[in-house]
Amino acid sequence: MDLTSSHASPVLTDPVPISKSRLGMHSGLLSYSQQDSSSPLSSSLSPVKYSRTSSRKTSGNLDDVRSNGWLDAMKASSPPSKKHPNKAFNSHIDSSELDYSSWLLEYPSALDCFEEMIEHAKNKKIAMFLDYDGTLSPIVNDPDRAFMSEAMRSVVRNVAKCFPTAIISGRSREKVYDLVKLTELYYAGSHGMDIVGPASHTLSNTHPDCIKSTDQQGQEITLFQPARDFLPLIDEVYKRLVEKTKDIQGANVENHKFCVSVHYRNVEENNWTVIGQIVHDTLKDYPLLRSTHGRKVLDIRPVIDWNKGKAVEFLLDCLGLSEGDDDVFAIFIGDDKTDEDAFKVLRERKGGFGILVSSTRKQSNASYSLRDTSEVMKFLEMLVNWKREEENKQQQKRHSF
Ligand SMILES: O=P(O)(O)OC[C@H]1O[C@H](O[C@H]2O[C@H](CO)[C@@H](O)[C@H](O)[C@H]2O)[C@H](O)[C@@H](O)[C@@H]1O
Repeated sequence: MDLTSSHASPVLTDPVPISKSRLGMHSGLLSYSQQDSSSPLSSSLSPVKYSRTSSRKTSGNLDDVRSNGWLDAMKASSPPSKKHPNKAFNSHIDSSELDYSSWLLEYPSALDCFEEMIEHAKNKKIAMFLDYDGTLSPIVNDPDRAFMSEAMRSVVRNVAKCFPTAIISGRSREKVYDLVKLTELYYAGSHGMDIVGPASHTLSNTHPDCIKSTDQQGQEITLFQPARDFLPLIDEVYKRLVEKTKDIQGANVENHKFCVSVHYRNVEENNWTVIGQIVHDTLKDYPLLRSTHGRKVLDIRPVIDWNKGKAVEFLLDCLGLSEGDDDVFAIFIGDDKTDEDAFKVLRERKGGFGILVSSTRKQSNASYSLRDTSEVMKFLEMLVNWKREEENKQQQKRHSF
């Protein structure tokens, strides 16, 4: 990416004047207009909200974290799906189950509504987008052990044989590939900031952040890395966060190449504010980075106008599926706040829908829901079976002529 160029780039120009000396970058490209409204954390931690002078004055005061309301967000992220008896009715009816059932009226189960849903996709080209953690693999305490089952792998492989399929993850592209291990798919790592898509000569010739390349099998591919210039900054902040959190038991910082994850799932709850404050204070020195909130994780990422939604649009473009929207039906399955950007794109685009994986009530841009990874697997199986039946029907039709 040419940070001094004037052609279209996902790096937005921000009117807030900040020092550009750190990266020696051109003034017009360093800042950002805050886009991620989904996260209370990101809005409170955003460098945009703090002028450089005022932010320097607010030093490590835990009240920052509490009063900005994002301690609540930390607590609320990834709530366990606990069942508790409904005391009000003095019965064994589980109130969280009742809650969930009423929520399902708004976000119907993609399994129960499969026929209705698939009706919209009939005679269209389906494109499948999948998140990884919490969607293809259950949430576990150790991010390095978030394996997907062989059964899930096999279903995802079948899906990819039927439809163009991509995994869009918050993890680095390499890490998510190591976990998925399927060559039949396209991968977008670092929340879509590192994409390997099918060869698109139009895109790689015209898009400033696209490179034509070849994969290990010698196949031509399109590589898209809009945040490449942020690599040294990401490395630096990663090292600082590792250092600053090293004495907090359970804290875990992951380097995902174009973003950094600070996990607090295994940290004692009364230390969450400390984690939040560390991230908050560290980001004051990095106005080119912002944070978003995932499931018991704070993700630090470049302030570029790029997210999973943009990655979906980009991949549809690569696949030659972005024109003639009416012929294309895109499905995105995800469980996290960062997946909301993709759900929103599909909602606005109309040719497709988002499916939220959740066992608790959540406000979402998705249209349907699935309860957990086992339901995701069932849904994917249904989709593959449906496609095979459709193909059989077509074949029979052809033979009968
Ligand atoms: O976009 P995703 O593929 O869903 O990635 C989002 C984050 O996933 C990982 O963390 C989450 O899953 C872990 C393993 O189950 C869990 O321990 C953690 O609490 C979750 O937040 C990954 O480690 C993060 O870097 C990603 O941002």
